[in-house]
Amino acid sequence: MPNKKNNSGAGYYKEPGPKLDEESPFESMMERFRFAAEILDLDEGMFQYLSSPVKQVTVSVPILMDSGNIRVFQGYRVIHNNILGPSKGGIRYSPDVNLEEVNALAAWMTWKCAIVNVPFGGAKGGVRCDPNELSDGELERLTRRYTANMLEVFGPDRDIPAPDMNTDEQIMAWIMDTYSMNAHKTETAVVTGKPIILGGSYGRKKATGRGVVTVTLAALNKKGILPNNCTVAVQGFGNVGSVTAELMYEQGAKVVAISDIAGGYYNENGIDIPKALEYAEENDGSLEGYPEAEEITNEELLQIECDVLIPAAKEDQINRENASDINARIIAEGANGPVTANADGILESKGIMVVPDILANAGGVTVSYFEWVQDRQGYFWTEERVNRRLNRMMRDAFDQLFKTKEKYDITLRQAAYVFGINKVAMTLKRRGLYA
Ligand SMILES: NC(=O)C1=CN([C@@H]2O[C@H](COP(=O)(O)OP(=O)(O)OC[C@H]3O[C@@H](n4cnc5c(N)ncnc54)[C@H](OP(=O)(O)O)[C@@H]3O)[C@@H](O)[C@H]2O)C=CC1
Ligand SMILES: O=C(O)CCC(=O)C(=O)O
Repeated sequence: MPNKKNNSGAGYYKEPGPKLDEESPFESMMERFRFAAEILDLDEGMFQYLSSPVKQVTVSVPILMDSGNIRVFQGYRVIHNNILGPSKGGIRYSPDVNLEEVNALAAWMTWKCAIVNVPFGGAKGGVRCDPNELSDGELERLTRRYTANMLEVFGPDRDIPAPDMNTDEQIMAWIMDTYSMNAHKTETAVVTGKPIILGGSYGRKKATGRGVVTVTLAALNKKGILPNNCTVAVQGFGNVGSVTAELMYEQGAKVVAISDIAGGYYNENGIDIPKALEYAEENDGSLEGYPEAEEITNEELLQIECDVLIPAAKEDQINRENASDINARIIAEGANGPVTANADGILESKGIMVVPDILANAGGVTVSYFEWVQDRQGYFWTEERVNRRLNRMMRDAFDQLFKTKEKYDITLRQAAYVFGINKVAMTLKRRGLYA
């Protein structure tokens, strides 16, 4: 590898060598970035450009609590790159959110948008809070104040948020309304994942899970496994996990395990997913106490022998500590960053095909793109049209990455980074910003 890259000075470049000491989403992203940069022979300037976020914004979000006291929360928005178009990415509410995590998530959005060929750059945001501890009123005030503090960042041509962990269409509606009040006009295209009545798109709610299923079916096909003859375990039963489980069940797959933060549920004969969805609906979104299955831990769920394991909860679930215990033939990453870079080699040596997050969960941003297009045109599509176009774009992206994998004889994850980074680098060169 050319040593010139070591002279970068900004500390991003590191010779590939011993594996990472710590599990950090940003370091995991960079480890894979470095690998792709070598294959693409990126020079130092391009390496620096593509690995440095364009903008990192941290805001204090003061809220009047129901108790009458003021509490101040930390909010973040990182625009990693906007070469392909306005930046795009979700906003999460979680007690663990921090700038480093948001940096990684924003970079993943850049490569993801490039892979599915939507004209967006990558961004991500978050507010460090526990939404379960907030009343509806507090949640609304938090969302509106966070948005007010991000008015110069957001915009339909600048940066367009969407839902992520613990945020939903109501929160998107408040963001849209706050932005519109300040713009003195209704600006639906400033955010996606909105309620249909406010300019949301049919199909967006289920889009991420639907996309996970499209690429999982493609991966099963490569392995010669029929969907109605396969077993599936899904970690996480929120937006992504529950829809993925539901649609795999509809494909005839036997979903043997599901989970949420409180724990997992296993039934070797298959879980009746419509019943589990009903159960969660009646129990405020929780699976706790689900009767028709054996209780297991989330750690045990990851180790179940199955054809497809779908981690759809959060980062760092499969790492160097537990990667050798994974007993799946395919891992389809519904969540962002559920497998650390330290685990990649272990999974590869076990012959497990990993369909990486930046491909597998790209259905969400794909339909967000459709929503943005519909809002800008003021012309709305049927659900059938949305789903048909989504399936085609996900399938095309899978095939494209599979070709890249075969061309370089690398894993599907490595192919995803090579493809995504190359596309952004090529666009940058053609735009002439890199003269
Ligand atoms: N929503 C979207 O469109 C997209 C989401 N993603 C990614 O998918 C992942 C999930 O997002 P989403 O479904 O929207 O989030 P949700 O908040 O809707 O759901 C998260 C789910 O994961 C569970 N969970 C949380 N922590 C743990 C844990 N430690 N162990 C097991 N389960 C846990 C939650 O349980 P509980 O409800 O009990 O807290 C919940 O069931 C995230 O990584 C997100 O970035 C990626 C692309 C698009
Ligand atoms: O729908 C979007 O714009 C972004 C979704 C997202 O945050 C993600 O893909 O991780």
